[in-house]
Amino acid sequence: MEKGTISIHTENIFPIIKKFLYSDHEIFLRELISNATDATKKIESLAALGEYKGEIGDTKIKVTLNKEGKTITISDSGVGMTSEEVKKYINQIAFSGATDFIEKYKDKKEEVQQLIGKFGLGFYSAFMVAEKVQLVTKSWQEGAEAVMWTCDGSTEFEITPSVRPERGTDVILHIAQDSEEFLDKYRIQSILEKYCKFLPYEVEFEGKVINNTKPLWTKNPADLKDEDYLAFYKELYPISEDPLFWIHLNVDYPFNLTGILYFPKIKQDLAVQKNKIQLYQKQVFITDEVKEIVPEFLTLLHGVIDSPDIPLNVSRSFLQADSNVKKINSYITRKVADKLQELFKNDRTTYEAKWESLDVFVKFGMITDDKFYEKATQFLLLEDIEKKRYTFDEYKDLISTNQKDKNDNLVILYTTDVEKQDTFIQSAKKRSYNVLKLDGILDSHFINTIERKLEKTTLKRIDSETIDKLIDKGESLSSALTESEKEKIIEIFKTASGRSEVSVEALPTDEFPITITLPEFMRRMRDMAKMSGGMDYFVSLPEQFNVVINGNHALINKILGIENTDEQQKVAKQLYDLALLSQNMLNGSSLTAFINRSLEMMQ
Ligand SMILES: Nc1ncnc2c1ncn2[C@@H]1O[C@H](COP(=O)(O)OP(=O)(O)OP(=O)(O)O)[C@@H](O)[C@H]1O
Repeated sequence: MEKGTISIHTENIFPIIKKFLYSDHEIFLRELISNATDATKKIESLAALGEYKGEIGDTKIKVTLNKEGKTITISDSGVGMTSEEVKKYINQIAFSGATDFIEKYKDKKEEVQQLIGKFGLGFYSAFMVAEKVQLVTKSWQEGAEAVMWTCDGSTEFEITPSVRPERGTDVILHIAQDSEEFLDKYRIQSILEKYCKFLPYEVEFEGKVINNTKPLWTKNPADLKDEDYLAFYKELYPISEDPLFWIHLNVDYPFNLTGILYFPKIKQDLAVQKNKIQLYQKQVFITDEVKEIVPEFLTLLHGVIDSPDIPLNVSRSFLQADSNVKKINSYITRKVADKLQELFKNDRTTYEAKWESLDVFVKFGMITDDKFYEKATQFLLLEDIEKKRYTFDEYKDLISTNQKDKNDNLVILYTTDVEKQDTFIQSAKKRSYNVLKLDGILDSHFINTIERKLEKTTLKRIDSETIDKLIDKGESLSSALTESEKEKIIEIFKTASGRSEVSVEALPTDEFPITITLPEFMRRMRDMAKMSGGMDYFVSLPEQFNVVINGNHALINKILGIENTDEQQKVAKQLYDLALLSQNMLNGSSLTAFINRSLEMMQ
């Protein structure tokens, strides 16, 4: 028997391990099974190199629970360790890994919490749940003797000769009193299913193999059919609807990454969609929080990414700056864009049928990622109120003759609510203007993005100005009113509306006598503020609107002719209320007054 002291600087590391890893004790199992996997891979490599000449035999990794004895054992048939190796790898290497971790993060509890679950402490994470750990191991090397290493969580260890018929390692965890929850078989089962579902070697628990050792992403895309991808999607997300399509990722250089990304049917509630991508490293589940690893818009996708080249033992900000992560990001972004482009080019009808679900995704990408924007201009679809869809180029062609203003700027008209803004839509139709429907949750951001990107193009909501000002072609109609009549009518309507922003324009006679317009800029600021929060100033502003009088409308002329001031105000108020009504802005006591006045006028 040999006794010794583990040489470390920290007096007693275990209480610290426990304290720091408080939130995620369950990863001990992942760490130990990963070690078992590595040891199994090593024996296979040695055999392939011809160094190991014996049989590989059964490579199953077994997890055994002994509730009465309060132990959990993880057994593998990997390379095993000689007594010298135990001293080197377990006492020195494994320990220094744990010590480094604690040293690095002891003052940064929050950061540690974020990293937990992604970064393990390797072998020593066993002490998060065990009061004593035994390791019985026999090396693959000829003539090697089995040894047992025991450590009770202090800095002292013991190595004694032991018996183990075959090469490999058993790690026996004597579960501590405060961790007895891990003696529950359902708990172990669910931890295994979470982390080891796709491990490359069979993992057996309670007599059953719990994993699929050859998950779809490790296979050759050429050998796979649509059914395979759909079945794998169901395996990942049993309760989700079928995805729209998918991309199989496979790259070796300059980084290693495999995976399958699925495009789900996107609902309007974005928050629920996120965090469905699972990150694996060599088929071991790491996390489903991939925010820092893939561009934000891609978190709307589902599926699996497996890459050993994503560093996990760094903080979030470092992760985003990491050159591999950057390359991975642009690779995935490019692949996603290429896939959409290909679908659009090859089968536009099918693509359009899926557009409703793709809309949010593509726009999210365009808003947040410049590179994606460039590519997406080829396959983004704009939908008009007749439900016809156009690419950017098609749309530009469509409106280029009729919707240019006097400065040669293209004006794109849009509605956010076909029902409510119908009056304005009808006016636009009379001019044969096309109106886009931009009523999605991201559209207010999207509008700002495309306006910034497109040259000599502005977007205006259909009710932001009167029709001839929306697209100002510099051809004004002659006014039926004299200057003094104009002033008079403005005064009448200022009194009737109680507002100061009243103006007269010479509009066609068949346009409404009064129009309420909501200036584009202020409305956009309010919309954005509501969406993103934080810009309380804009949310708190009263709704800004302008009252525009159509000086050419017969009723306006009629009002000027009414001699009785009360009578004149009554008609003016009625017209103003009708304008409010058409903008859905008439409510409360004003609405009641309007109804009463209408009834009275009908008698
Ligand atoms: N089941 C095992 N069979 C053979 N060797 C093992 C086994 N478990 C651990 N080891 C040895 O002990 C070393 C230290 O293990 P530990 O898990 O602490 O670190 P690691 O696996 O090298 O890195 P990581 O921090 O990524 O887990 C391993 O590198 C390996 O050589």
